[in-house]
Amino acid sequence: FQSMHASYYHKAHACIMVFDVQRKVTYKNLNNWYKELREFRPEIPCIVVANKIDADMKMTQKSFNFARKFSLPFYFVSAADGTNVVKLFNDAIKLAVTYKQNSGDFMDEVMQELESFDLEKRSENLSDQEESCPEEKPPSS
Ligand SMILES: Nc1nc2c(ncn2[C@@H]2O[C@H](COP(=O)(O)OP(=O)(O)OP(=O)(O)O)[C@@H](O)[C@H]2O)c(=O)[nH]1
Repeated sequence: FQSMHASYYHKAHACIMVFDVQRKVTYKNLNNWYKELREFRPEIPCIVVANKIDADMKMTQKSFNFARKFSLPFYFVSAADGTNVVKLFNDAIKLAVTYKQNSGDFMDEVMQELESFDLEKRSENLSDQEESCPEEKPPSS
């Protein structure tokens, strides 16, 4: 398990955690990834994905308890044949948008304040420029 740079978590509104059903270590590592995620983004929606089910269909009969333990949505996916890929991303996007609109996440609120502050400043600058434009003088005859 290698941790990710903090910038990957910055302003994230959802997370998809993928493991490989053919490599048990990737499932075990979910614990570490999830712990790290929650240090940076305590509240964002997180989806757990078991990938490569095309390579081993009987894995879909197994119960993977990690998602249940943390009450996270769980999908069996195959990136190779496309099973559940569109559904996964649609659901992730919906969760992200809902989170962004409703979250009381402190950092999100700070970011929203900064963004609107920035816009206000920009429109002030624009009107400053308008005002500072010298009035056109009538041509002197
Ligand atoms: N059979 C099968 N193979 C897959 C699937 N998804 C990815 N692979 C294969 O798994 C290997 C690793 O895929 P990557 O996309 O590199 O996965 P990654 O997590 O970015 O891996 P790293 O680059 O090692 O971090 C490649 O050979 C892919 O072709 C899948 O759904 N089914």
